[in-house]
Amino acid sequence: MSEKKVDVEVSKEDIDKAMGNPQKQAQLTEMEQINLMMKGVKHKIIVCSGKGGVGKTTVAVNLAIALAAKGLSVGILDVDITGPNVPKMLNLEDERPTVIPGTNTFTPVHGPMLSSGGPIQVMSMAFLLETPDTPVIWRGPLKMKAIRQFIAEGNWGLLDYLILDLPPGTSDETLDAMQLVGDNSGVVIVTTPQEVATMDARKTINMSKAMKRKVVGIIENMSGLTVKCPKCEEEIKIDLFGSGGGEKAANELNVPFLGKVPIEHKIMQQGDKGVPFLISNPDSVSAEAFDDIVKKIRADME
Ligand SMILES: Nc1ncnc2c1ncn2[C@@H]1O[C@H](COP(=O)(O)OP(=O)(O)OP(=O)(O)O)[C@@H](O)[C@H]1O
Repeated sequence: MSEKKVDVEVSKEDIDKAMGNPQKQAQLTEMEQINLMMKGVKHKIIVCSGKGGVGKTTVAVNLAIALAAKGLSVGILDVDITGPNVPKMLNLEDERPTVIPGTNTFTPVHGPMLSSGGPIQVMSMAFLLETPDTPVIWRGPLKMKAIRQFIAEGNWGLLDYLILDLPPGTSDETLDAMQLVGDNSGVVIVTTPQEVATMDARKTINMSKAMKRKVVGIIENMSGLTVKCPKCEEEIKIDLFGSGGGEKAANELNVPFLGKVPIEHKIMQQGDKGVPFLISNPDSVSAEAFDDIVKKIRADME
C-alpha cells in the first residue's frame, strides 16, 4: 500500500491503530469507524446512473486506472451488492480480501499497480461469493449493512480518491452511499444519449442535489458508433442510441457536461477480459475522450 502523503485529517498510523487493535475497534461505533475511514480519503467520487447497463462500472474502473496512472492512491468500492462487476472488469475474480488477524477488519484486494501511488485497492461483494454465479438474494437493509461494513471494516489506509461504483436507481445503495461519503465528494452521472436513459439520469441528478452532494457532471457513454463500410472502406457514424441526450440534460439541469465516449467493440471485449480500455487501447478515440473527462473531473475535485 502507498505511504504517499495526502492532505487528509488522519494519519495512516491512526487508521492502522484502530483497524489492527480489537479493543480500540470495539470502542468505536460503526459510524465512527466509517467517519475515520472517510477522513483518510481526500476525494470521493460516486459513479451512478438512473438506468442500468449504461456503463457505470466501465467508467468507474477506467477512472480509477486514469487516476492511479497519474501517481495517485486510489480505491474502488463496488457498491453494487447484487450485480458486482468491478472484479470481473479488473480481472480480480479469484482474489479475496485479507482478514487482519485477531480483528474483524480486512485489507482490500490489491488491483493493478500503475505507478508509485500503489496498487488500486478494491472491495466488492463478488469477493465473498462462493462462485461467480452465486446470487445475492437480499433485501435493502442487508445490502446497506454490507456497504457499511465494506467501509467501516476495511483498512483502506490513506487515499487520494475513492471511487464508488453504484447500482442503477435512486434507492437503498445510492441513498446510503451518498449519505456515508461525507464531505469532499462528488457525483458523476453516466447515461447513454437515449431519452429513456437521460430521463432516469435526471432523477439521479435531482436526488444528488436534494442530498446536497456536488454534481461533478454527466458523461454521455455509448455515444455513436463508427464502422467501416466493408465495400468502400468509408467510415460511417451510426447514432445507435441517438446523440446529444446527455449534453441536453446537463444544460437543462444546469450541471456540467463532461464529455462523450463512443461505442467501441474493444471496450466491451476488453471489459469482459478484465483489462480496462485505458490500458488495452490507450490510443483509441474512447481513451482520448476519457482523458479529457478525467481532466475535467480532477479540475473540479481538486
Ligand atoms: N462505450 C462503450 N462501448 C462498448 N461497450 C461498452 C461501452 N461502455 C460500456 N460497454 C459495455 O456495456 C456493458 C454494460 O456496461 P457496464 O457494466 O459498465 O454498465 P453498468 O451501468 O455498470 O451496468 P449495471 O447497471 O448492470 O451495473 C458491458 O458489457 C460493457 O463492456
